[in-house]
Amino acid sequence: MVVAQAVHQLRHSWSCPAEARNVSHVASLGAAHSRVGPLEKTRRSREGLKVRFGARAAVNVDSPNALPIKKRPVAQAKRNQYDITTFTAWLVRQEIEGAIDGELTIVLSSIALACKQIASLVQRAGISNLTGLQGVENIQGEEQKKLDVISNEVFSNCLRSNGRTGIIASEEEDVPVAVEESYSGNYIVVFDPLDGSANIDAAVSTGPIFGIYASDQECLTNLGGDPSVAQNCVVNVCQPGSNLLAAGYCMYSSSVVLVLSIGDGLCAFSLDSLYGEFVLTHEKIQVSTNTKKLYSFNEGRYELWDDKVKRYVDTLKVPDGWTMLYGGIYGYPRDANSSNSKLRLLYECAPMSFLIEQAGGNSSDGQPRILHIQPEEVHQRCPLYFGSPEEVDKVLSFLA
Ligand SMILES: O=P(O)(O)OC[C@H]1O[C@](O)(COP(=O)(O)O)[C@@H](O)[C@@H]1O
Repeated sequence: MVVAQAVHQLRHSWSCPAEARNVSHVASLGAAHSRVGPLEKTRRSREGLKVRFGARAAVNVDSPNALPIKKRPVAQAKRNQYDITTFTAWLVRQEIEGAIDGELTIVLSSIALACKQIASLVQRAGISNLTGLQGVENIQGEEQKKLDVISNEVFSNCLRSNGRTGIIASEEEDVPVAVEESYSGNYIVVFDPLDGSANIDAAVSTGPIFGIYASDQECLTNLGGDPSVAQNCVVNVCQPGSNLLAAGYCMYSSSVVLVLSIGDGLCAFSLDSLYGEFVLTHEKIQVSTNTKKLYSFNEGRYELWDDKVKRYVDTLKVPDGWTMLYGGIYGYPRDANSSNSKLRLLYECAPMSFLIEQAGGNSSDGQPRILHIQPEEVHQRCPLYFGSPEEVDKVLSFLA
C-alpha cells in the first residue's frame, strides 16, 4: 500500500474531538475555484507572531530591571523518558507559533481521534468479525470491505462533529458532502479512510490518508444560502495539491504511526497504547540519500506496463535489490488495463506527494509535479512515482 511504502522510503531522524449531524446538500462535480481565506489568515498570523516575539526580546534586553535570560541550548537539554510531546501539546505549540490557526488545530485533533478509533477497529477486526466484504461496491466499482464502510463512518463523524469542517470528500462516498451549516466550519478535508484495506484479512499494513484545504471566501459567506453557490462550493474540493494546508497518513502496522505535515517539514507521532496518546517520535523527516535503493512497484502487473516503464524497472533489479531499505521509489504506473493507473489523485496521490516533498523528495505522474495537477473530478485517478529525487528524475527520463 502507498502508506507502507512511504514509510520505507523515508529515513527518520530521531532527534527530534460525537455524532454526525445532517448533511445539508450533496452535489456533483466540475471545475474548481481559486482560493484565499484561512490560508492567508495563517500567513498573516505567522508574520504577526515574528513581530510579537521580536518585541518581547527587545524588552528583556533593554530594560535596566531585566533579569538575565538563562540560555539553555535546546540541543543540550537532557531528555528523560517522561519528557514527551503529545500530539495535543505539539498542536498547541504550532498554534501559539502561528503555524496553524485554532480551527485547523481542532480539525487535526479530530483526525487523530479518528485514526485512534480506526486503529482499534483494525486491530480487533478478526475478533469482531469485521474482515471480509460489505457486499456493495463504491462509486469506483470497487468492492467495499466492511472496514472500509465503518472507517469511513468513523472518519466522517469525527470531522462532522468537530464544528470546523465545511466539506468532506471520501474515497468511499459518491460525491463530496457539505457538513450541516449550523455545525460546520471552513476546512475541506479529503480522505481515504482506510488505504490498503484489501490487505485487512491478511493483517498487512493499512491506514487512512488525508489532506486539508481552505475554503473559498465566497463559499464561507454563502454556504447554506443560494443552492447554486453552495453547489459550486462543494466542487471546491477539486484543488491542486499545491493548495494543501496540511496532509498526513496513519499507518497501522507493528505500531500505529501518524505522519503529518502542516507545510513546514514532516514529522511523525507514534501511538502510545498505554496511554492512548500520539507522541512525537520523528521530527524533520528527510528522504534518504542513501545509495541503496528500495523500490515498490506491483510487478504482478509487469506485462501490462508500457515498455518504457518495464525498461526502468528492469534497471532496478540489481543483485541486492531486495535488501534495499532506504531511499528509492514507489511507483504505480498506468498500464494496459488502467489508462490512468489505480490511485486517486485527490486523496491518495496529492497528500502523499505533499508529504514526500516536505521530506525533500519528489513526486510525479510522469509529466508535471503531482501537486500542480488541477483535479477535474473527485475520484480522478493518476499514475504516481514518488521518492528520492534522483530516482524520480530517473524514471521520468525513461518515460520521456
Ligand atoms: O495490489 P494493487 O491492486 O496493485 O494495489 C496496490 C495499491 O493499492 C492501494 O492499496 C490503494 O488501494 P485502495 O485505496 O483501494 O485500498 C495502495 O496503497 C497500493 O499501493
